[in-house]
Amino acid sequence: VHMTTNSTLQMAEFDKEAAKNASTFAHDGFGNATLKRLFKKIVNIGFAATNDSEQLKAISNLEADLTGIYSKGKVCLESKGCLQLEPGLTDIITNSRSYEELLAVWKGWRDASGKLMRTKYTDFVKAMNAAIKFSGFNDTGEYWRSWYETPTFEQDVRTLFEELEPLYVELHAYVRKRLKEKYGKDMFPETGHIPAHLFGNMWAQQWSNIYDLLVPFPGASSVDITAKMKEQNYNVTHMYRVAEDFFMSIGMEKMTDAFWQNSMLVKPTDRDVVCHASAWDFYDENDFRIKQCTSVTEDQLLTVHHEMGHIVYYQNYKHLPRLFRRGANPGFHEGMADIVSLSFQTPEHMKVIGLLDEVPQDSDSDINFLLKMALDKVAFLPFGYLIDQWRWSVFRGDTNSSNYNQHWWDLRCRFQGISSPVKRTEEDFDPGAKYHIPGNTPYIRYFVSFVVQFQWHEALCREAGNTRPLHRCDIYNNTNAGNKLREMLRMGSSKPWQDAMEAITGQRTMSAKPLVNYFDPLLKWLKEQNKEENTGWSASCPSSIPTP
Ligand SMILES: O=C(CCC(O)(O)[C@H](Cc1ccccc1)NC(=O)c1ccccc1)N[C@@H](Cc1c[nH]c2ccccc12)C(=O)O
Ligand SMILES: [Zn+2]
Repeated sequence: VHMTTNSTLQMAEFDKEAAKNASTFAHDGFGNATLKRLFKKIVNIGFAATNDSEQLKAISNLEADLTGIYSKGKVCLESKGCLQLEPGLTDIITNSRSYEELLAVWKGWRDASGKLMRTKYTDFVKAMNAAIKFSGFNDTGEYWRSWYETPTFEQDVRTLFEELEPLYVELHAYVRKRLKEKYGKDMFPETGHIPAHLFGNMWAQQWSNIYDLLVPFPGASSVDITAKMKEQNYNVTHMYRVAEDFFMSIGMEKMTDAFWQNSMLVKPTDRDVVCHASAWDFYDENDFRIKQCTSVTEDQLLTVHHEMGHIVYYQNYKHLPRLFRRGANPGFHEGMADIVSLSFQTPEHMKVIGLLDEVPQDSDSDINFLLKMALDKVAFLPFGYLIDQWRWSVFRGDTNSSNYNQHWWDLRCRFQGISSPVKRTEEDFDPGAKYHIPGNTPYIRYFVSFVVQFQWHEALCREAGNTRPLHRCDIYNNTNAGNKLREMLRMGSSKPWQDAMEAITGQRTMSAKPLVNYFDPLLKWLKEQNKEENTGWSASCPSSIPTP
């Protein structure tokens, strides 16, 4: 979406023209709900409503500048030369078990990315907030939340988070205990927080890369997909074929020829690109593309399924008027991106595709598997929740340049129970070290996705006649499940998301229950493990930082 400025202005002119024409109709009084909805989308043009093109130029140029800083960022280490985020820094964060090396990469990346963005980000927020007023919103956050068509949306997600927090607290306590064994407990603050650079992920958002430090039953079976992929000489194209095969097995169409011709599936060597993965719809019912600096790892195989899930959504609503070719809400698009990975990662499925020799049936292996899933799906929840808590408060003006980083770490300490391994000041701008902030991509969609994907998994597994526990259900090859999913996908954004949710699950609300039920066997085990632990952490960040 990093169009040149004048194409941004041209698009805005077109949107304004179309909105003006549509406003000559009394569309609020239309009888036909679909036509009424279509007109509402024609007149609801967001930032383009502004009469000051300087604001639009600023928004477009600042976003390009900010993502430019992010894609060019590099850290030079005496041992390994100068590395960019993907693949170099990510490989170290994933595989290093040296406290100091992890710290150098963690701090280095923040110095090379977020720290350089603070002033531009302040101007960016100002320009967006000024422009969005012309569409009748108080601030950009209110506009972004309007896509969920739910007046109580902010409260709903807080309630969901509170329902899920007890499960996260138990996982956090177990991981903290095991990491203290690995790195020594004097590297951990008294307050109960875990240093943010030890999770195998640059943002501590998903923890499955340190599964090897956390295995509940080392003797029982557990799956190391990356090793198996390398053993079987997986290459990038094969990863995409494996994902395509899954979607086709539940009755979805294959990827188009245009997809294979036009996608960027590996990092180019001749220029800097935004490597953060994305999926694109060119709205011609044929040209769909993934842009991903793909490498051969388990994480990346999941991201391949994620991006292709977006493409499958595009393919299933390509018959609709273009303004309805969106997710029922942004969380639905992300949920569709992730839904097959709940089946794909099961030991059952790993055996089907030859990445696991035997399907274990013992309860120890079950706990091993559930912990690995929790390290991605449960660990993520506070992170998915807090990003837009920070951003909404910035758009509202409750947080500004004088306390950006203070509020960021307040949220990280309070919700994730993690703390910075080095002193942070307002010279730093740690939110900018996460793609979605310079990329201006809203984030609450991923929190919504991680809730609804379990509601859908439960419903699709029931549709598929699954009799196994939910966490062992694999909808591969099941076209009944695929047809149920397609019913929802084909609606695009032509109906409110509550109708789409009802099409799959029969319910009209988000619910944390399927996620909690999925992890119930693990929760019992974690509580047992944590009997001697003081679970939880202090709401505010530690005042002193243990130094190596
Ligand atoms: O950001 C992404 C994947 C990128 C995306 O597919 O969500 C991409 C983000 C983006 C949006 C706009 C411009 C550029 C990038 N979203 C899309 O491609 C997309 C497609 C259709 C509709 C809306 C967005 N994942 C999140 C978290 C996440 C959710 N599920 C995961 C599974 C595995 C690993 C990470 C995640 C992250 O990395 O923090
Ligand atoms: Zn996505």
